[in-house]
Amino acid sequence: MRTLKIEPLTQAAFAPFGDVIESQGRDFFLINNGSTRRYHQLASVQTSAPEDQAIISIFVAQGLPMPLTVCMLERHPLGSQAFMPLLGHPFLILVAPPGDTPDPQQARAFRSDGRQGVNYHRGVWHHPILALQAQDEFLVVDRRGAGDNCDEYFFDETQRLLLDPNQA
Ligand SMILES: NC(=O)N[C@@H](O)C(=O)O
Ligand code: NI
Repeated sequence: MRTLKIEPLTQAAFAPFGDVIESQGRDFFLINNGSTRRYHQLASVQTSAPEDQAIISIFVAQGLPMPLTVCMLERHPLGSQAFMPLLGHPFLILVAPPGDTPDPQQARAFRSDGRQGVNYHRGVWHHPILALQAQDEFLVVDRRGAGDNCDEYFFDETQRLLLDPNQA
């Protein structure tokens, strides 16, 4: 079983999968009479139909036992999905490029420093939220609308991956 190398989350490395939502090192302009920096449009919400809505939710996520044997990935073909940590804790991101099924050989893992969020683009395969705390909270911005917007794919035993946050 392949152990995923956990990479630092950077805009460039994550670009094939979506956007990194962060202020560190990013452009901004001043608003509110100079008292506020606006880090403008770090990501956009992708939807599919005119009547679709972008909605905002909070996920209170339980951390899964680690190391984790990764048995499945999911995707949202009709819209993007963004996660922003609310409590400043690092969390893990596991993604694979869009395609009819996820290619486990192309799966990649990243670690957010707790001040970074991600916006999965439409159709990008990803693991459900991977908190590293016993419980953690995330602001989630994604698409609400008609149709089935969550495809799950379960790996066979030969395709499964190992995710170990304590990897050397
Ligand atoms: N199902 C759901 O809303 N959450 C997942 O999409 C996820 O990525 O955590
Ligand atoms: Ni999802």
